[in-house]
Amino acid sequence: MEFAAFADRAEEIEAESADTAITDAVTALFSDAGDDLATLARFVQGRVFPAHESRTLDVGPRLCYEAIARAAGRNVDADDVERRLAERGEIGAVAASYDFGGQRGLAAFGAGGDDALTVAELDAELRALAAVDGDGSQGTKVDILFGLFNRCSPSEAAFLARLVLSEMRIGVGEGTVRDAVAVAFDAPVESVERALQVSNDYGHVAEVARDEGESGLEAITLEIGRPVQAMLAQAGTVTGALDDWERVAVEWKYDGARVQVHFDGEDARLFSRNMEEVTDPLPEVVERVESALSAPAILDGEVVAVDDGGDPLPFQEVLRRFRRKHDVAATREDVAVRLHAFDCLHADGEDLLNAPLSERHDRLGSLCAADGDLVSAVRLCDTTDEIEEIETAALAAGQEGIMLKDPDAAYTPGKRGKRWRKRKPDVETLDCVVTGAAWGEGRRANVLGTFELAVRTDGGYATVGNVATGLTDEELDDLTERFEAHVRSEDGREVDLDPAVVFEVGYEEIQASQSYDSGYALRFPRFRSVREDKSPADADSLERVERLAGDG
Ligand SMILES: Nc1ncnc2c1ncn2[C@@H]1O[C@H](COP(=O)(O)OP(=O)(O)OP(=O)(O)O)[C@@H](O)[C@H]1O
Repeated sequence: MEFAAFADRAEEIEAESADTAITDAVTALFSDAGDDLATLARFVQGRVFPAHESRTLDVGPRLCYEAIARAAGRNVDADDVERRLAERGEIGAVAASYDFGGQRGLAAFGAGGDDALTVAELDAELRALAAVDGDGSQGTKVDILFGLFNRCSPSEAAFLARLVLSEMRIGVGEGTVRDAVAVAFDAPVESVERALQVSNDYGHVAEVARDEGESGLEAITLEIGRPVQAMLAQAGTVTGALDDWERVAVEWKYDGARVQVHFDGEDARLFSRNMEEVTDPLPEVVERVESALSAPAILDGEVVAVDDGGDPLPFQEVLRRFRRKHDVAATREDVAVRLHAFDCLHADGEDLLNAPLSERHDRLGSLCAADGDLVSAVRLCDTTDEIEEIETAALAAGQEGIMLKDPDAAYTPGKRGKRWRKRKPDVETLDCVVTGAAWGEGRRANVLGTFELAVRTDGGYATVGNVATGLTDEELDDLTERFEAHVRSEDGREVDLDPAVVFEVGYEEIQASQSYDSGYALRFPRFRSVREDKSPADADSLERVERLAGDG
């Protein structure tokens, strides 16, 4: 196909606004694509290389402006291109506004000609451009681009500029390509979707759908060394997860950066969340994985920067390591990093994407039997108390919080589904009066560990829950000392307190409950601070609780 024909189709697609019309137009393009199918499946999304490849054109805007300026003639420079961009707001429109060589040739009349640029030729030129390296590479890249723009009609120039700068934006997303491949080649959309998830190569999947049909698509498997998109999480609550699933797999949410490990039995390669290779910047992770793993595998995990004592450092420190591709030794001494592996997508020749999380985690454990510390601890929980305990430990260890996962869930690459949830920080807070407490147990037997929370009513106070989460040992010591002066009576571990101190507590939701005087219970309450500036008379009222619960 000539590139001019692609540009025409792209213009038509861009002019459509209805999703179905866009899909129809892309379907027609794929049906007519012939040998260019793989390339066109990438071009419509503004890609030259498949998403799983780290390779890029590495063409910055300025370099592209220079090439456009040179092709536009003697009186134009890159600043001029930039000025037009400021006016028109879009590089395609700017490129189309110049008079390039292509307009003077036969191609200007849509008649093709010897010099007409084809899709295949353009793809080959862009790949050659990506391969240019070393001294003077920028100049060579401008030369190649200049040569291409020079042969372009205005509409070709518009789409070339957009392609080069990854700004295609004709309204074709991943879902459109998936649907168009399915319709064009009469393949089940689920098979196309699955093949895309495991390969991340729209061009390859389109060709297989056309040439080999459903069975060909089903035969596409994960490949060690070819990264897949990471499964993502939604914000969620403990109570929501417990309501939705019988049991919740709870893990720490490590405060680092996502890493996918590909181990072929000998060497490990690492990929970041956007599928860029980060093997070189993380040599100690590579070494550790290579000595720990007993079989070829693809693992998912989080890399965390740690200080000398092994405590986590802010996640920016890991990103710094990711960026420092050179001078690795120096940074390695600067900040140490360690991996917490939490999932296993492939083990010893077997793809595990469809296996339940609990099974994948077991496989992870067996693979890393030689180095159990590599594997993130997961606990199956069915009560808020157990989950609170894990969250307290995670926060005390300096991590971000917790992940709540459905133990039966498959691994769905690239999906931000409901089966993985990250517990969001408490959205609401309430200022409650502390009216009672209980002595702790075990290590905390000498301090008050649980505090009864109440809100104001007309005549006094009504309880809404107990809080035992979110308090450090130091805070518990201080509070125990402070409440001594307010003890009314004691009965076993229970202590009755004068209403004197106000706690600010976060919570997930307020539920009707017969367990407390107020008729309501705070679910998943967490201590935030002592409201030193408030007396019990300033605490929140039952009326407010009713309103927040939706009953007021
Ligand atoms: N045990 C764990 N299981 C899964 N993801 C974890 C875990 N610990 C840390 N994470 C990180 O938490 C993220 C989950 O949140 P989400 O999928 O929304 O990613 P995100 O958009 O990067 O969000 P965030 O900024 O909250 O990390 C993962 O991408 C991963 O990097």
